[in-house]
Amino acid sequence: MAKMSAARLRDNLSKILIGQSAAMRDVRELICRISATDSSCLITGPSGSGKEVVATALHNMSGRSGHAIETLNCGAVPHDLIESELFGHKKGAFTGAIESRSGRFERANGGTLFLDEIGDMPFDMQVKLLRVLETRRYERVGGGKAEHADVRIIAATHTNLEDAITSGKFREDLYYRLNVLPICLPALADRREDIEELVRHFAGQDNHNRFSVGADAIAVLTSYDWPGNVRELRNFCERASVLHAGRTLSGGEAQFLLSLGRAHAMTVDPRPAREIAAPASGANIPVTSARPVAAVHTAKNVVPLLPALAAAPSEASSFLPSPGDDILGDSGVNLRTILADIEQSYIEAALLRSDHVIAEAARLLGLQRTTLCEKMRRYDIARETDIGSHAAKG
Ligand SMILES: Nc1ncnc2c1ncn2[C@@H]1O[C@H](COP(=O)(O)OP(=O)(O)OP(=O)(O)O)[C@@H](O)[C@H]1O
Repeated sequence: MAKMSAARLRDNLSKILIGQSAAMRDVRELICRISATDSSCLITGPSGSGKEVVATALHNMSGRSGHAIETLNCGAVPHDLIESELFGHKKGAFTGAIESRSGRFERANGGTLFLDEIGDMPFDMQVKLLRVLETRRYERVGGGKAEHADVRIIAATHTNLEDAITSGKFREDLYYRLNVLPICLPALADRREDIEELVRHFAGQDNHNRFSVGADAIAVLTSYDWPGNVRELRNFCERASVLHAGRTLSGGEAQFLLSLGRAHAMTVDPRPAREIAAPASGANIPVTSARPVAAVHTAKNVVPLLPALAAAPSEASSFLPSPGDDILGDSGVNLRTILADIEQSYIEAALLRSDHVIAEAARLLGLQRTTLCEKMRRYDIARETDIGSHAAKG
């Protein structure tokens, strides 16, 4: 690989690994310094914090980038298959081994082997892995000649391996062998200053569905805890790009999209929808809690869902509660009130759109004029309403 200047490497890296917090600048600096070595590296950090991004960047910036990076999620392979997954096997080595097959070490030859969720590596395999790292030699399951392992190992985990050593689940000698170069990624909540840059990065990623973000939306997003870290933020932006393409996301909309993302583990802002949808500029908006509390759909927080549903009907199933969700809260809900509030909101919206021409509002709602008048009486919506200052024209 042609040698790039250090400044160019750093510049490239800051476009892949976003964030100007001190922690992210340190991580990028470390990647630049250690990418040229072959030493093992252990990346730690909570789920979704970017461990795989770091591993890939390390590989791509190293002299091994012309070869493969093989990723093995140690927790995703059945216990009895992991040895053959790593080292390959010979035909007939075990029941079902109908053909010889290469393993990850062989496929990563000359490149990098990324062992994700290393804490899930079965204990008896840990010693075999350690031996390969020490001797740089391995054999396929079922025998054959010893192969040279020309790979750089990068391991990652979201668990605390020191605790796993104490409880006898992880070998201390393997830990030290992997942890030659440690990289620690903090949770997003511990580097909130990165949130705005990440949001703007993801908001501009999809050429067809770009959206922009207002200052009040940034205030909502930076005060949210992001338990799913950057992955959750990226998914939030994907949702926003579907539902708000070409528009500027407001604080209320950001709040609402957050609550959609945590439909199975959220409390919804109890304030009326109109207050949420039109926050005072610069207001510090309380945001969706990360606590795993059931969603309670009140009338007012269901209402803003409806335009979103109309805009993306194919996503309806992900917006609506499933039968198993506890949407009733501790003391239940009043369904009549919820439905009446929804009906009233639509009537007010139709009157606003039609400039209070009753016949036009009725058409927009698919109602007879007399039915609309009757509903307006029931909801005490005056024909000269206080929505606007117009005299009734219908
Ligand atoms: N600093 C960052 N800049 C840009 N994108 C990022 C950053 N960190 C994470 N991402 C994105 O967030 C998502 C999750 O990242 P990644 O898969 O690397 O997390 P992880 O820590 O490996 O998660 P897990 O432990 O669940 O495997 C990916 O889409 C990744 O591209």
